[in-house]
Amino acid sequence: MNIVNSDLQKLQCHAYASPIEASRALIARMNTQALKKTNGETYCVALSGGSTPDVLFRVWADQFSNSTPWSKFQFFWVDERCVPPSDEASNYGRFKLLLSDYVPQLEEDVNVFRIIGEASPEREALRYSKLVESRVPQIKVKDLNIPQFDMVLLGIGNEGHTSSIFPGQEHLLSVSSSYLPSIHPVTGVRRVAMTGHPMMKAKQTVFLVMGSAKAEILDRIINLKFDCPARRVMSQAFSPELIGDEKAMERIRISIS
Ligand SMILES: O=C1O[C@H](COP(=O)(O)O)[C@@H](O)[C@H](O)[C@H]1O
Repeated sequence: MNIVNSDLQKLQCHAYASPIEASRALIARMNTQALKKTNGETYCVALSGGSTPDVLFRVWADQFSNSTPWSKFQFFWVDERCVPPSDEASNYGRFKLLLSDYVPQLEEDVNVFRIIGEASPEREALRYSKLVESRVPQIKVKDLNIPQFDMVLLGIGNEGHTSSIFPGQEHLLSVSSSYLPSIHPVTGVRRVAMTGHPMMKAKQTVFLVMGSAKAEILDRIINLKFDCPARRVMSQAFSPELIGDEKAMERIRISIS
């Protein structure tokens, strides 16, 4: 399904009956694409955090751990809160708790590359940018070398943020660094965020939305054209997609052909 008559017409939308069905479809797609990598090439995925990917991680561990070609994957993060992995707010911590602790083939610094939330965000943004740029194939766009992930998996916050780029921080969408420090405007918690170019130049920029709690922000972004970081990425990405369950996507049906 595509949105018609809109700056979002490139956005592909896929609604599934449940979060589990949406997760299964997404994992199956990543596995198929990863299996096509040959000659030592790997499938580079950048994961988001918050609570939305929990179901994806659970389904991956429970239903796909034996069929996933783990050695073909490299996992990175879109963003991280400046807390240690043991903190329940840690984006990497959720992945470890729900997925990588159950999969012996997933090893930190081998095929799992976390943003170190307990480090200084300025230094970590620089270190992580260099790490990503050294491991993910780059494409040249004008005079910039941009890491091009096979898939960047994004979430949408209820006020329209994506990665850790909040409304009012849109300048982070057009900077040349791959990652920069950011800050939550309400809690003041510091973060490290993927910036606009790697999000938008990915081979696939996928927004994952699950549950009725996301229906309102999707309604605002898609039907009411609410200008926020998530909408800007949706409208400017090379290959944007919205994948979710029917509850999250129920209010946008009217805009979809
Ligand atoms: O703070 C964050 O929020 C967004 C959305 O999270 P959710 O809990 O509403 O799913 C997430 O995409 C991002 O990675 C995270 O740091």
